[in-house]
Amino acid sequence: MSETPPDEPPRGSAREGAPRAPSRRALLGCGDARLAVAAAAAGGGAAAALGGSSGAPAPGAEAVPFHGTHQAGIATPVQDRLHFAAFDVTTGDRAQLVRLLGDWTRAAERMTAGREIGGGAVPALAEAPPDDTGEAAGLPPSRLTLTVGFGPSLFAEGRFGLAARRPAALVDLPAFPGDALEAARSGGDLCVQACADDPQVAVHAIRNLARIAFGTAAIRWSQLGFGKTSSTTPGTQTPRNLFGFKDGTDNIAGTDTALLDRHVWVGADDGPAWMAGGSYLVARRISMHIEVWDRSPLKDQQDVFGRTKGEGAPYGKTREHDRPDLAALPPDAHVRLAHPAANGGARMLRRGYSYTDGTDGLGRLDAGLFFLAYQRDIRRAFIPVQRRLARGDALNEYIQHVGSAVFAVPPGVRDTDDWWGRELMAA
Ligand SMILES: C=CC1=C(C)c2cc3[nH]c(cc4nc(cc5[nH]c(cc1n2)c(C)c5CCC(=O)O)C(CCC(=O)O)=C4C)c(C)c3C=C
Ligand SMILES: [Fe+2]
Repeated sequence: MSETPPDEPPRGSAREGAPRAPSRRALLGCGDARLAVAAAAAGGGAAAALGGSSGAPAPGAEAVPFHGTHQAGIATPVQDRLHFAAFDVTTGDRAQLVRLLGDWTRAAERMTAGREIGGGAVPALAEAPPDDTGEAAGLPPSRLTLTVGFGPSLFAEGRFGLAARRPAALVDLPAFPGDALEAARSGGDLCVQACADDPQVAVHAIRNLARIAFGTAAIRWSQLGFGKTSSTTPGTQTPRNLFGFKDGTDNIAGTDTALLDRHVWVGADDGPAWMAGGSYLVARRISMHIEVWDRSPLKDQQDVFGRTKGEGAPYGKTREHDRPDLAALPPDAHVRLAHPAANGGARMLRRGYSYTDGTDGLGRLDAGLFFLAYQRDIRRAFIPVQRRLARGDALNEYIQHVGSAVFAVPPGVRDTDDWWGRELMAA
């Protein structure tokens, strides 16, 4: 768990020949790229814009500070791409698990700052595999965030001595009507959510974390995502999902600290102490029946959500951000059933992505929404909302939940001496 040497070149600086994006050092026009990251961290968690003398950030050059009170990748403005991986821990040795979390943290510090792992890909000993796999060499940080979570199975009796430390809020989800969950797409002891504006940067990060985990943990399932389906940034254009509707209009904004404290971050009094500042993640792979949807009339499509397709306005209103009058929406409209007013004020921060995984063998697109939602307590947010949706949502005719997992996402890594899960693993 050593710190980055101050004079170490950024990722890709040793590469020859191939053209590459300007390095962080070149962009800064000075000696130490880490200064920019530190400056951004001091600025309260905003992405560090590694601009040149013009002040304009080069494409992809922004780095999201890794250290902080909360893990990056939750309230952070949503990046374009996702690579999500759930891991099974394959060792029974607690010390090995602790070592893995430390090694992952040090690697994540480097990758999110746009640096290669260890000694990099090259130059390296010819007789051994290089420390970094190399496919992100020369690429800028691309706002990469890496967010780690712990699944319920990690706390099982007789595994790592963590049973008494399992948070009460980390519940196994009940079975919902209509679920068609596949074991091979569900569960996991650990998860890593990698988000970046460049898919190669996100995939490189997961690949290298999996490589570091060899012998200690192995990927159980993974999910690639594109086309973010939720915005956490007010004032920007709301993205659209694969049904062509604006998605994320009424999401919790990453800048709304009052709503985040109330609905997303675990409070100091919520318990357990090691989760204060953390959050709980629900991940659901939801298959969307694109061909059926595409044959449905516009009115039926709009009735499903209770919003117009073009503007995204709630029925009875004219603008996207007008407050919905729930009584004006069809009784089974998705927005009517999911709205906080219909669920005792329950809210969550949605951070999902679209996915397509080819076709299903019958000529139908295997596509959908990889739903990711962060919340303070799963029992008070996802579960009651999904119960209501599973029972009566008009959207159910067009979707099916096929994968499911929950994770306790610990607070942020404070500094270069800290590591993911340190308080959880403290004896
Ligand atoms: C249990 C939680 C939810 C699941 C599962 C879910 C699936 C799902 N949603 C869409 C598309 C849209 N959802 C929208 C709003 C919305 N959805 C949820 C929750 C779940 N969605 C909430 C809490 C809300 C916000 C309700 C509100 O406050 O008004 C919208 C409307 C635009 C918006 O506000 O984001 C769309 C569109 C799909 C396609 C889907 C499964 C595939
Ligand atoms: Fe929704």
